Amino acid sequence: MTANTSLPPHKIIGVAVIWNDHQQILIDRRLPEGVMGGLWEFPGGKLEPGETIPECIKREIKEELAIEIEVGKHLITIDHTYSHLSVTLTVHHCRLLTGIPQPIQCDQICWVKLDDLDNFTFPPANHQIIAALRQQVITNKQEPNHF
Ligand SMILES: Nc1nc2c([nH]c(=O)n2[C@H]2C[C@H](O)[C@@H](COP(=O)(O)OP(=O)(O)OP(=O)(O)O)O2)c(=O)[nH]1
Ligand SMILES: [Mg+2]
Repeated sequence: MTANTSLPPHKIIGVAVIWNDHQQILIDRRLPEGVMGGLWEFPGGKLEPGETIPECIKREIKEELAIEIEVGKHLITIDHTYSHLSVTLTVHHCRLLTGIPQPIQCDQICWVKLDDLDNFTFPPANHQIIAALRQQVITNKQEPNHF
């Protein structure tokens, strides 16, 4: 056995910051089971072989929420190592095109304003995503225009 066998597996995750027409963002609450159970997150999931990140994001959002989205600009990529898993979160701005989000693979869903994100508990890696979102809105000094 080598030292490397104790490293957690690494996964690339496509993550969506989905905007509606009211400057709100969609967040979902993970199912209660598991290591990060009950925490809120931006919807998304693991990249499958042969997929691009935008393809992964569109597929995951359809599977998890039954909505169609447009995948827009890249926001940030974050590497984070949890005790059980190392993740690369590749985050894109997205826009709701059609459908009403359904909690198919999560506990709850919620549309929130950027200012209200502090009222929800996210995994540690997400603090950088939220900081980047806020920074971008301050820098742009305008309503989000990510497409
Ligand atoms: N989707 C998402 N995952 C996040 C966020 N922050 C964060 O640390 N993660 C972590 C939690 C998970 O370990 C991993 C995402 O995996 P996942 O469980 O959503 O993957 P998946 O949708 O493909 O689910 P599954 O088929 O494996 O059940 O990334 C986030 O904001 N959104
Ligand atoms: Mg997921």
